This record gives sequence, C-alpha cells and structure tokens, in this order.
Amino acid sequence: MATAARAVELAVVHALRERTGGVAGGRVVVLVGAGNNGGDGLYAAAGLARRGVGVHVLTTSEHPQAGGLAALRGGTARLVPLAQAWPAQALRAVADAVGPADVVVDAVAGTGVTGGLRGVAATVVAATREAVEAAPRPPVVVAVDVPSGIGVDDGALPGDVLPADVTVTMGVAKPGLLLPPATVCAGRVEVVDLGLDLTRRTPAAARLTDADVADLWPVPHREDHKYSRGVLGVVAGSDRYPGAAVLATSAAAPLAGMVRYVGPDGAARHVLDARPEVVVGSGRVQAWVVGPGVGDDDTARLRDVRRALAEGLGTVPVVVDAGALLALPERVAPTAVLTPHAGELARLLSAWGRSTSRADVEADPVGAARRAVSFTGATVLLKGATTLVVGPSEEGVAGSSDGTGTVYAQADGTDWLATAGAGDVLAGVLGALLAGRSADVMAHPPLAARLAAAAALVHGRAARAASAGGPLVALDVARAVPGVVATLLAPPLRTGPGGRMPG
Ligand SMILES: NC(=O)C1=CN([C@@H]2O[C@H](COP(=O)(O)OP(=O)(O)OC[C@H]3O[C@@H](n4cnc5c(N)ncnc54)[C@H](OP(=O)(O)O)[C@@H]3O)[C@@H](O)[C@H]2O)[C@@H](O)CC1
Ligand SMILES: Nc1ncnc2c1ncn2[C@@H]1O[C@H](COP(=O)(O)OP(=O)(O)O)[C@@H](O)[C@H]1O
Repeated sequence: MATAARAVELAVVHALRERTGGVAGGRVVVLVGAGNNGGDGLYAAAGLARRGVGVHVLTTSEHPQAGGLAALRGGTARLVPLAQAWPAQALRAVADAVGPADVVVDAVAGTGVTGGLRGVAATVVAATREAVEAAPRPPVVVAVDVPSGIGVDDGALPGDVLPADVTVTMGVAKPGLLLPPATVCAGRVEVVDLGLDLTRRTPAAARLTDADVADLWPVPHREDHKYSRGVLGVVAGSDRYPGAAVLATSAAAPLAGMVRYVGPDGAARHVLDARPEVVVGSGRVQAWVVGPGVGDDDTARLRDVRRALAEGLGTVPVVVDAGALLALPERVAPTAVLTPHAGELARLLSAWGRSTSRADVEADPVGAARRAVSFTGATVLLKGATTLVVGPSEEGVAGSSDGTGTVYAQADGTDWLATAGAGDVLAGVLGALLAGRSADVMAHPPLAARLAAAAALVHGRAARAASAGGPLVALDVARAVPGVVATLLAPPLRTGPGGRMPG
C-alpha cells in the first residue's frame, strides 16, 4: 500500500507542478470509496496535506479503510462524508469542491467492481464528471489503479466513469486500460512496479512498446541480398481504386527486399510512376498482401486474389484486406492476417451466419475480433483508433476460454489518420514486415500477431510524424514510415557521468 499511495501522491505532485508551478497551496479533491483503492487515496491525501496542499477528501462509502483514515487524522485534509449526506447536499459538496480544484483523484473503486458503479459511488462519479466538464479550467484527473467503474478485464463501459488524464496502476496494466472503449478513459497509464513476477502469466491484453518493435524488426545483414530480405507480392488496386495499389506498394517498397505487383495495367502504370522500384508481374514471394482496392464484386481482380490465396495460404504469411476478406476459405492458419475495419468485420461475421452490424463491432470490438479468430483460425487485426490484434492461443499456453490468445491493443496514431487509404498503407507495412520475417512466422505462427501489432505501432507513429498535429493524406504516412523505423532502431544515446557520451 505504501508504494502505491506514494506513487499516487507523486503523480499528483507532478500534475500540480505542471499546472500551477508549485505544490503547496494547490487544491486537490480525493474521491474515496471502501477497500484498498480508497485506502491508497487516503494515504496519498495525507501525504499531500503534509506538503501543504489543500485537500478535500470526499468519501462515497460509510466504511473507508481504517488505516487510511487514521493517517489523515491530525492533518489539514478536510474529510467530507458523502455516504451519510442528503443526495442534494452531497451533489453540492462535489460541485463546490471539484469546480475550483487543480487535481481530482479517483480512488472510488478498483478491480473489485463488476458491471459498473452503483449507489452513492455512481452518483458521485457522475456529478464529478459533470463538474470537471463544467469547470472553466478543468482539473487534471488522476485515477488510482483504474478509472472507477470500467470493465477491468474487458474494457467495457457499463456505466458512469470519470475519464482520467493519468492512471497510476499497480503492478501491471489491467486489460481494461488498454482495450476499447474504456481505454479512452485511462489517459496516460503509469505502471507502478510492485516487484511482482509476471513472467509466467499470459496477459489477456498487452501493448507493444518501441523497444518490442525494435526487437521484432528485420534488419539486413552484410550477407543479405534483395531476395533474402524478403519479397512481398501485392494483389491490390483495380480500375476503380488504382490508388490503393500505389499506397500499399509505396509503403512496402522501402521495407521489403522487393515488391512484386499484380494488378490491372492502368493501376500498374500508377504504381510504377510512384515507385519505379516495384516489379510488375507474379513470381516467387515470401509474403502476400491481397485485397486493398479490390471490390468484392470485381470478378477479374478476385481471380488474382484467389490465385494468390491458393498459392500463399499455408506456405507464406498472407495479409487479407478489404475485397479479399470474403474470398477467404473457411479455415486458415494464424499465418493469414485479416485486416478488416469495423464495417468489414461486421460483413464477415454476418457472412458466417452471425448477423452483426458495424455498431455491434464498435460496441464490443474485442469480442468481435475474438469471434473472427474462433471462426477462421486466422490472426485478426481490427483497425480503429485503437487497433486490436488477436490470434489463436499458443499451444500449451493458457489463453482465453474461446481458444484465442493475448489481445494486442495499439493506440499509437492520431485521429488525423482517419483518412482514405490509411488502411492500404498499413497493409503494405504489415506485408513487408511479414515478408522479412516469413520463415520465423511459418515456423512459429503465433508470431504473426506480434508482428501485426508492430506494424500497427509503426503505422501509427508514421501518422504522428506526418501529421505534426495537423492534417495529412495517406501517402504522407507511407513516406514517413522509413524515418520512423530508423528512429525505432537507433541505439539509445547513453550519457556517461556529467552528461557526456562515454568515450
Ligand atoms: N485511393 C484509393 O484507391 C482508396 C481505395 N480504397 C479501397 O476502397 C475499397 C472500399 O473500402 P471502404 O472501406 O471505403 O468501403 P466499405 O467497407 O465497402 O464501406 C462502405 C461503407 O461506407 C459507408 N459510407 C460510404 N460513404 C459514406 C458517407 N459519406 N457517410 C457515412 N457512411 C458512408 C457505406 O454506408 P451506406 O452508404 O451503405 O450506408 C458503406 O457501408 C477497399 O478495397 C479499399 O481498399 C479505400 O482504401 C479508400 C482509398
Ligand atoms: N480516429 C482514429 N485514430 C487513429 N487511427 C485511426 C482512426 N481512425 C482510423 N484510424 C486508422 O486508419 C486506418 C484506416 O483504415 P481503413 O478503414 O481500412 O481505411 P481505407 O480503406 O480508406 O484505407 C486504420 O489503420 C485505422 O486504425
């Protein structure tokens, strides 16, 4: 408890310094429920009061943790018991305290809550949210362990939640902090190291970091030639959507040893205009991308798609996107990576007899992605503001009860990435990465999910680089990818004593 409470206290101190330039004299409201989460809030409140912070502690339970209450005694923190107050009085107390606050700490409930908050806790959280939103200068919200009331295991939002700017979480990032829709309420997630040994657990959800991606990325060696680095075959584009072919091949060309393009003459000319390095026509490849810019009623293009699927599935990794998704055989290996957006996933699930709308997928993206994995055996990358990747669970490793593995939840992009053709760029990045690690993926198919998550991270970072906070087009994202990979692979600058580079 001491480590957790201290981490919360320090997060608040940091927020106060950033906002007010100091700590003493800052105004902090701590919402406290029953249990250990509330206890962490109480100890943090006591520590803040000792630093000269003006602290209001609003308790939503009649029985806040005794040790924490004792720590407050004798200090300057003001305790306001809301559980015993009349509802109108309680709501006024919340509004009066939260409106002028610099920081609000949400220590109402932790991982023990299922199905959303109830009673006083729910009312107080809803009122706090309203007061935060109405404040002329909204306070910084710090959540303890999780924003109270989120679905800790599945990322659901079953009721009122106070969205946090920072979540100080204990030991390990809980799945609900990473998974949509709740992930948007978590803000920046700071994991407090409690010294737990987590190496033998398969996490339900995970997020790759830059360092993970650097480890996964194939780097050419002195003995390499273009074929050994991996050749990517791309079946993309059509007379209707030639641009998708340009976008997918432009993203892939700098990353792969070679890109072979298969598509109509018109699109091929555009591809060569943009990327003369691309080789037109089929040949031996180490991975395929099939489907970007292929309409699902385009008979001629679907013939190329089916040929590539017949040649590639089970032999090399295959990215199956857009129009190719409905051309997929019933069962495939995890080395096939499906890359639908929510609308495409809804259509796929419906085609397999599970009538599903886009809204259904958006309401439960993790469940929908897991269902698609169970139906097909494929790895599924569901595109969105948070992109999810999940494959079948590894043999001999305990996973979810439906036979699916860890869900990677990558939120590395920017909302400016919601633009036509961005998905075609992602398909190119992922295809090139799979071509570079083709033999490893075929030897160990669960690797496909980690690589797909890595591609999503690089794609998101490239979007941020291209955007620099403003608008972008998909081709800008493709152009930013090599620089992002270079930055990820650059060895960290280590400074020696005195800040100088070691000699
Ligand atoms: N430069 C290129 O070459 C590009 C090529 N691209 C390629 O295009 C192909 C099709 O992919 P896609 O995802 O766009 O189509 P798809 O999943 O069928 O969704 C259609 C759904 O959208 C909806 N909808 C349409 N307009 C709407 C509106 N204004 N406002 C709201 N909703 C609207 C429409 O809904 P409805 O109008 O039916 O209600 C329907 O449900 C694919 O091969 C891709 O690779 C793209 O990457 C783009 C760049
Ligand atoms: N709000 C958002 N924030 C971040 N990334 C987004 C957002 N909306 C979409 N994206 C990303 O943009 C891409 C859109 O892909 P897709 O829907 O297939 O578009 P298209 O078919 O036009 O290429 C995906 O990689 C998705 O993850």
